[in-house]
Amino acid sequence: MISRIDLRGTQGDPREALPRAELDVAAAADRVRPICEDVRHRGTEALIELTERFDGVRLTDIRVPAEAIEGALTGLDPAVRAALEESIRRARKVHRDQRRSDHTTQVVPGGTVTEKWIPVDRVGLYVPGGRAVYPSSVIMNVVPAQEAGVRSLAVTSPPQSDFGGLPHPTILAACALLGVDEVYAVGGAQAIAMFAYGAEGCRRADMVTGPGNIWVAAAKRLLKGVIGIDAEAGPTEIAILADSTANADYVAADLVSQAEHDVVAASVLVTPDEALADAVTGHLERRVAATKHSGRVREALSGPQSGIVLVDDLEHGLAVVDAYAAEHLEIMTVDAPARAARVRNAGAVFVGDFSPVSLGDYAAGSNHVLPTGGCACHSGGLSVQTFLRGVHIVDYDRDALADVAHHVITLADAEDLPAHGEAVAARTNPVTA
Ligand SMILES: NC(=O)c1ccc[n+]([C@@H]2O[C@H](COP(=O)([O-])OP(=O)(O)OC[C@H]3O[C@@H](n4cnc5c(N)ncnc54)[C@H](O)[C@@H]3O)[C@@H](O)[C@H]2O)c1
Ligand SMILES: N[C@H](CO)Cc1c[nH]c[nH+]1
Ligand SMILES: [Zn+2]
Repeated sequence: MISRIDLRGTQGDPREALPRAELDVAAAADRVRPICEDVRHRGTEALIELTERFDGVRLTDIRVPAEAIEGALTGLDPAVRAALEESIRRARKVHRDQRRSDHTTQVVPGGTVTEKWIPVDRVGLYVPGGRAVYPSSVIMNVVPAQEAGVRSLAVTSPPQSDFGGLPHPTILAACALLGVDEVYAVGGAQAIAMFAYGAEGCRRADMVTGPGNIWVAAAKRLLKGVIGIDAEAGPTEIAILADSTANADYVAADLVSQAEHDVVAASVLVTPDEALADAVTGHLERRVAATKHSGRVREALSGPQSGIVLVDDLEHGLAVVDAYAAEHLEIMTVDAPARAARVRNAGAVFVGDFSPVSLGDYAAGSNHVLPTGGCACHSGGLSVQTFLRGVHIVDYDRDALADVAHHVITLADAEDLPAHGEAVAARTNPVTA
């Protein structure tokens, strides 16, 4: 069911040989371009038509009424409420520690540069809701935005025909628990375009964040610049670096857990131990047959984006997982903490037998909105920092400017931009009329 790729004895950059999805974000972006253009030109009318086409729901209003949000919290299962509250508590604890404070550097006497961290004014938060329901993603979006001090935040999630054309009630209840009252029943690429361009009934946002399928990730890539985005948090990926000390059943369980998200989710095992590869394959057969979303999981595991990669040794394995730059990387090897500390490229790293990705998905306190498709080599997961802009405030007095004026003028002349130098000279050598 899951393919094998043998990289033993190979050297150099393994990227070309590693499993990757058939449809990449760039190709998907071409497909969602007309959707985004439609929303740009026709606003809410387009949102209503696209929602009917992709979600099978005819919206009467894109905004979820306040009573539906309050009612969802009233009707929430107490056990689910307790779990959401614990997840919120832990996420808040971690994200509060990410807050930044302003810092002033005295560059010279009379000359300072202050770095001031200013939250984005208005953000749109995407919560997926196609194949599964993601109240946990409400928490992972909202908590860092709130801790960053964002003033205006709106959540959007696909409408569900089973729930009167509203987003799933657990999503609405999670919004209520977090004090979010602006919620839209729009999903997919059209939701990203709604925040980028605005529509009747939804003010445009400065930034959109959150996970989603390939169409959502593609719309984020396409509209980046029109609107700020976080990382491209697309279809889920798990890579596991494991050796003979790993528990094969834990490895199999974790590969299946993330394959459950999407038929294009990626599950990759990297190991130097062929016996472990065989044992994991055996456990996969049993687990896939028994799990609820068996069909989806089987499709994900047998797709070109998943596989078992054989490597020479753990050093080679580390180079391979760094090249792959997975959204989630589990290290199940001898000396796991030391090896995890050497990882360069991953959205999040999970160490040892008792830190499965599922823990991070819901209740470790870490954020589960993470970069995919190799973006972990240049981007990190959602955090308070995502919602902050560092702004330099430059404050020099006359003497401090005079002291450095000759250097500024020299550099301006060297760049053949003498008017820059003249703007300084006007202050330090004023010409009196
Ligand atoms: N990277 C992360 O941080 C992270 C976290 C959680 C979930 N995820 C991923 O989020 C995704 C959730 O996907 P989902 O589908 O369940 O929900 P989703 O909300 O992301 O997507 C559903 C929407 O996709 C649109 N759509 C469906 N088919 C389309 C098509 N052919 N063309 C254009 N638009 C189409 C519809 O409008 C629908 O509302 C999964 O891939 C999961 O792995 C990623
Ligand atoms: N594993 C997902 C991130 O790719 C997050 C998630 C939410 N619910 C379950 N899992
Ligand atoms: Zn998950």
